[in-house]
Amino acid sequence: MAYTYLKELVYEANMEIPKEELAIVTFGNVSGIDRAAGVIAIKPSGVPYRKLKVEDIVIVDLDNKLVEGSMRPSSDTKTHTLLYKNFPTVGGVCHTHSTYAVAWAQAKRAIPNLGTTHADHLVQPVPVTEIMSDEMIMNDYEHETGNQILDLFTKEGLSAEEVEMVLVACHGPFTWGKDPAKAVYNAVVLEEIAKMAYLTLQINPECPTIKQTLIDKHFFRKHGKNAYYGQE
Ligand SMILES: O=C(CO)[C@@H](O)[C@H](O)COP(=O)(O)O
Repeated sequence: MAYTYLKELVYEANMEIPKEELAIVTFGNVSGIDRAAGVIAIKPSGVPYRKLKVEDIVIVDLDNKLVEGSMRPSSDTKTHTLLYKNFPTVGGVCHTHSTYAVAWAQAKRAIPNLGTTHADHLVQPVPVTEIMSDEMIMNDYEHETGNQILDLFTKEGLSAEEVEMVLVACHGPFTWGKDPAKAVYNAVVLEEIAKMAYLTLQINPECPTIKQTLIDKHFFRKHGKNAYYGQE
């Protein structure tokens, strides 16, 4: 079996999805990249997590051509490869259907930064993409999903190193990181802040805006060159 190391890494990361209760049955997928080889490893399409094996993990190149594997790669593969091509520091991508993050994505609402849990990970709201046209959906939905994410990051001046999560409107969350494990970690964080923001706005729809100084204090002590905490 070639690409064993990458397949094992991606298998382990995929198995965190049901363990962390981020998705049920076959929903979602995680991938990882070997940039030197120009390939990614990704979950096969339609395989339940409880049946997934290391050897089922599929290898494709960055043009989505099958390199190794007996199963079809995830239907979201084109979104993953587009992110890798355009975000050169990303080593892993995760897509889940976690309940609260999906609810915000379906409502087409960015998740506002309401408190320090969010601010520990992100200064900005968690951004949400635009709704796609019928033509985009019919033409190449998964590729266009990637394009929508890239367009949003360009339009809002966001960097993939600072913002490692996004909501795709009417669909769900995509997260990424330096490796597949960090991409899943970010999916866990996203689900928790999505839940907290939802509950906060239920209790008080007019809840006070968090001060920028408090956001900055929390974010910058953990991130960037002046960070004095170790990264997670
Ligand atoms: O977003 C979707 C479908 O809406 C996918 O994430 C599925 O939940 C899993 O698809 P495969 O990876 O099994 O093709």
